[in-house]
Amino acid sequence: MKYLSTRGGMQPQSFSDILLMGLAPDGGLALPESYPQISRSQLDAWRGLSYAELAFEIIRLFATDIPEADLKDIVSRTYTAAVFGSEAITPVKRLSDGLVILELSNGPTLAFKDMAMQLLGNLFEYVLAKKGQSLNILGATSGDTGSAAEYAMRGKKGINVFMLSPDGLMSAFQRAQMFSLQDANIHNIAIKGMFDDCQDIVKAVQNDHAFKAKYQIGTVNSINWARVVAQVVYYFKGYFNATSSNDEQVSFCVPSGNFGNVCAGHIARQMGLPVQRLIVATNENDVLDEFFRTGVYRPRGTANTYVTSSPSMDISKASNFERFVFDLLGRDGAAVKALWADVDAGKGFDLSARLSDAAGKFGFVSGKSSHADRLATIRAVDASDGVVVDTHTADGIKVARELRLPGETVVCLETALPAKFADTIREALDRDPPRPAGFDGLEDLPQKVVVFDADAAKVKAFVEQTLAG
Ligand SMILES: Cc1ncc(COP(=O)(O)O)c(C=O)c1O
Ligand SMILES: N[C@@H](CCOP(=O)(O)O)C(=O)O
Repeated sequence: MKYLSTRGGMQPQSFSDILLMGLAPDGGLALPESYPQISRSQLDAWRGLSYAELAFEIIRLFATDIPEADLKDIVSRTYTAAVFGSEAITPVKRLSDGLVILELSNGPTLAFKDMAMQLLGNLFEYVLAKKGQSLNILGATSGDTGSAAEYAMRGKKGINVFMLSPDGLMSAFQRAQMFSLQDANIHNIAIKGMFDDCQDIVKAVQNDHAFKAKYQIGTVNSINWARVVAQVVYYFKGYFNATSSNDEQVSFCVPSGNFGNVCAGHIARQMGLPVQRLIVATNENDVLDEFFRTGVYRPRGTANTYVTSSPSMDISKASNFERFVFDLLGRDGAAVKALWADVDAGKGFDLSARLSDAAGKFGFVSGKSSHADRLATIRAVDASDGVVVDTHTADGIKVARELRLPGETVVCLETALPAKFADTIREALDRDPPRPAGFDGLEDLPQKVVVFDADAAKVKAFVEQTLAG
């Protein structure tokens, strides 16, 4: 399997190359030349597999330059009950109204990011050892990518992590998870701005080809294709867990911000998973909902991005959306390049002529949720089912309940545990969320972080100084 860029300007590359590459040299995102097609007999054979077995079957279709025995070893070391809390890895629970919740947050940092990041850490270690290279990761987080990446990479030989986060905007738990890590290879940088400012800096540094090559800069954001492909696995597993036969269809409802999670659902559907609809749920930062309702994509600046109680979704420039638009436009890299030139110039674009394909051919619909909706949903699910959901998952459940069709099986993706967002849970339920073992006193630990203006030059200087020792 070879990989190309959404902007059409990259020679075909192998999986191991794009794993370390970050943004493509033309500023686009890597995608496989085509999506592997899964036959009915393959689907039947996969239904009874364990999570690790299924992950191996799916990832080997994409990571074709990694010997199968090595990949099997990496995957089986990654998806274990010791790391993810149960043999099921991603169990499902059914609410009394029939909605299915796919649990993705039982990993080390209590968010769905662990599902891919744990694999990414092990893949990096393997490929870097083979190539005799080291990697300096520059990432951006609105709260969950950062801790998942740092927990997956801490202490790993040949890897440094420089993680940008919006200063003061993550929850106290999220901040403490990241900033309390004292490992020598972990560096936290709080940026005076929002997540989009952090992601812009990451992309600016990625596009400085000389700096990137000199300091071997890689990425852990969903810019990295390996993140997306690892997430494809749980759509298959969620489908098998929510159905009793491969004759059935399901829809997935996905709390969305940077569009990485639902992009993996889109790829699973393109591979032939029987997915009826992909329901995109946003919070008040609703650029994606606006697109799927109107066909107009209008990324917003920091001044027009709200600080909400589902902070990990406070995103107004959805990086992975570019991968979907590439498919929507019939894989026309030149057209994508032109559209993103407009995005980079602060404008949006109008694809309303393609809106019927987004829904009809690709199955996308969307809805949005507000703070009041979030509180009402957290209260309602607690009252009806005795289940406390986090604020992002609540956004998904709200939208799923609103858009569900008669007879439709909807699987809502649980993207984090409520312990990460205690203030809003207390506001909704007047009590603390359950706190999993091992996190007591987290917020009281000493924290290590530097604070910078949203300036790529300052971040580059910090990386240089740190690596110079
Ligand atoms: C808890 C949580 N929910 C939802 C999202 C949105 O996911 P995506 O950015 O992949 O659309 C994120 C961030 O990525 C998150 O951390
Ligand atoms: N919500 C994310 C933002 C980064 O998204 P990514 O999937 O591109 O890493 C976060 O929690 O950091």
